[in-house]
Amino acid sequence: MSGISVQGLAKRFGTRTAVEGLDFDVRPGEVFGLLGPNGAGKTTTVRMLTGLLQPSEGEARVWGHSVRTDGEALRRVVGLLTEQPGLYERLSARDNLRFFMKLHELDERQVWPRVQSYLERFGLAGREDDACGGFSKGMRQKLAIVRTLVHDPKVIFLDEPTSGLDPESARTVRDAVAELAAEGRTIVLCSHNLAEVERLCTRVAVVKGRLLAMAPVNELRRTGSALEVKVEGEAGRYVEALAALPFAPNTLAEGGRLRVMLADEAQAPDVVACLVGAGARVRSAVPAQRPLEEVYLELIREGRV
Ligand SMILES: Nc1ncnc2c1ncn2[C@@H]1O[C@H](COP(=O)(O)OP(=O)(O)OP(=O)(O)O)[C@@H](O)[C@H]1O
Repeated sequence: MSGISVQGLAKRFGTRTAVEGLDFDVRPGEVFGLLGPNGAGKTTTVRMLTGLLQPSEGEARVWGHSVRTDGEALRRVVGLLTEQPGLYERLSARDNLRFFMKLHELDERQVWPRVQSYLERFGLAGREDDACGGFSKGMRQKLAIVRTLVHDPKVIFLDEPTSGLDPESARTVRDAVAELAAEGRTIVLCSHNLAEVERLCTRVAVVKGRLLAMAPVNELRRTGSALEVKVEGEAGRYVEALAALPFAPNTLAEGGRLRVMLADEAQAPDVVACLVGAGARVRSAVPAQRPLEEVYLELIREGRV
């Protein structure tokens, strides 16, 4: 079964198209990144996939349930962490969680041990009976994550889950996300934190009103050719020889490494031949992985499909 399966999904608000032509699948056990600039249509997409908004066109199935017709079943299998924690400030952490248990018609006694284990994991154990109004931003965010998990959802949508968290708490959340995926759940992560996306996601979709790219993170990071060459000794001494090549590639040297930017992968053999000709002893030459951020910015600028 596919965790999420999206076909031709579109949403229009009056004459404005928020997003259109979306097609993608996300497998159980996968952490899938949904990326795009502000106003790109990520929240609209998530709202359609969680049954909060009816699509204008297309269809999507989430854990087998149609977002058009299976609203009730859909709500049982999806968990949604929105950008704003949206907790009841005057209620205690426990009562906030109880409220959600009631909404999902869950038996508190049955559910609480699992919820308690999340509270412990996120460092909130012992604070269950304190009012949320007195919680720090990070504590609220962590409580909101626990609330998202109350009904043991199979498909979890997380909008900026580590926003406002200190590095240690952010790590705890990332580890928890990876574990939730390892348990066979489907996770969709919306984030502008591309370093985090790089660490957590196996695949990403980049949207800007439509799908600009969808690929495994590792594959995206190899797009646009760059060659990472390891040589014996100081690499800097070969920069000049490379600059004299007919296509004069931009080259960065650091220690025994060269990063050679290429217009085309077909230029790689010339780079290696040039280095060897200049007396370099080449240990390895492999396609370089670029930071996801660099590839993402390029995609958004070019808006290419
Ligand atoms: N209820 C609505 N009524 C009218 N237009 C809307 C509505 N919701 C979203 N839009 C429009 O749809 C487009 C996509 O918005 P959306 O909130 O989905 O973007 P986003 O990618 O989540 O942005 P951000 O990163 O800022 O959260 C925007 O142009 C927005 O103004």
